[in-house]
Amino acid sequence: MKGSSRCRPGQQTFMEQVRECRDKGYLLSSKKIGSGAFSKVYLAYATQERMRHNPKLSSDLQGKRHAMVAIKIVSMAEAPVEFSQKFLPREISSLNATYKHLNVVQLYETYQNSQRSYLVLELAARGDLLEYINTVSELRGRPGLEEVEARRLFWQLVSAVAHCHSAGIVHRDLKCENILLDDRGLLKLTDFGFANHSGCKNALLSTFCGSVAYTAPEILMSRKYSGQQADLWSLGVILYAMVTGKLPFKERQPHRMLHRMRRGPTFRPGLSPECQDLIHSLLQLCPHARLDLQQVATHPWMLPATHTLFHNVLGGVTPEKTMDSKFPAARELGMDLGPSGPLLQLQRPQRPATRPTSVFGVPKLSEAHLRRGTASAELELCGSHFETADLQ
Ligand SMILES: Nc1ncnc2c1ncn2[C@@H]1O[C@H](COP(=O)(O)OP(=O)(O)OP(=O)(O)O)[C@@H](O)[C@H]1O
Repeated sequence: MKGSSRCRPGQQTFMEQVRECRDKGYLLSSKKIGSGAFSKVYLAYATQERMRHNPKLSSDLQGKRHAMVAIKIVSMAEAPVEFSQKFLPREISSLNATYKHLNVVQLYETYQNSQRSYLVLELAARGDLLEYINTVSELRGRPGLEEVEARRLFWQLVSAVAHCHSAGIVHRDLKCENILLDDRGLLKLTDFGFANHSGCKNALLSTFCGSVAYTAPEILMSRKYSGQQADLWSLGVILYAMVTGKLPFKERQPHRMLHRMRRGPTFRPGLSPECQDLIHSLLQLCPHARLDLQQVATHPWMLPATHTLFHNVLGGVTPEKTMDSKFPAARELGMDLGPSGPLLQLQRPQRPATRPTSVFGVPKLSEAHLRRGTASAELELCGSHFETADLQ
């Protein structure tokens, strides 16, 4: 056809994707809502026909009263074999295992051909927690969220992580960028590419993965670790980031990072002692000394939110109910919750640009670099993403 031969390669690929989605019952829009190393995420609409045939999709979208989904398209041509054979299947099986929870992004279905894999996901249209913290910080003129707002979000996160752990999944990459918000202000945990099925609660892992700023010290020290306890450390880092707008430990050198971890976090004046205590109790160097999720849920700082949790998780959420509670702090500030605002204290890590090293300086080609296509990258110790070869 004359028309299609005039298309540029990118347009042609997009048109192929539109057709492939339409064949599966989704109308792909040209609105790109995100991109990963080997993937692009687009806004799409489920057709009535598709909803009739997919109970997961119809039950979820009926509650939301819209037909929008996020379709993540992974290019098999661009992705290394390891990504398509290891990380992508891991992400899909973890999302299937964690279905169904209000605070975990839902995977409705997948389809693929030799060129591409498609993941049809629940849409979380309000960006990630990092953007949210920075936007609110800027509007408040002070870094961090109000404690009441942090508590509301942290409750949802704890609930999501508890759900994953009870399904035998450890996330291993909990960080603000992997926590999305939907248009009802609900938190949605995502990015299970590093997740691990730990059938046994006490199974020890040895794969070095995650983002350094959020990574537990036992992993930085290359020790065998419990995935659950490592996730608890990351929760402590995320809570600190929520209430202070900063990362608790930010060092380029691993030994300095560990030194900072040993000294413990410092807090801004005015942060409640209960909140400080909860963060301290999660950021314990000794993994066994960390609170477990049950203890987190009953910690005095968390208690004011108990009612909200029971209301949202156990009482069911309707759009009417949740619209009222959407970003209360942000609303009071009269903020527009649309596209993300500028970054303040919390900064998104840059993709590594030179040769990778292990945290102890030994050059190493990490799986994360393979996963992200940055094989010639240097591990950047302030929030960078990494995974070394499995030591087992
Ligand atoms: N369900 C979703 N709803 C809305 N936006 C999403 C959704 N899933 C992903 N996104 C957006 O797309 C971006 C890329 O998503 P993707 O899952 O490919 O990231 P990723 O795998 O973490 O990428 P990488 O780790 O390579 O950076 C996310 O950062 C987010 O902004």
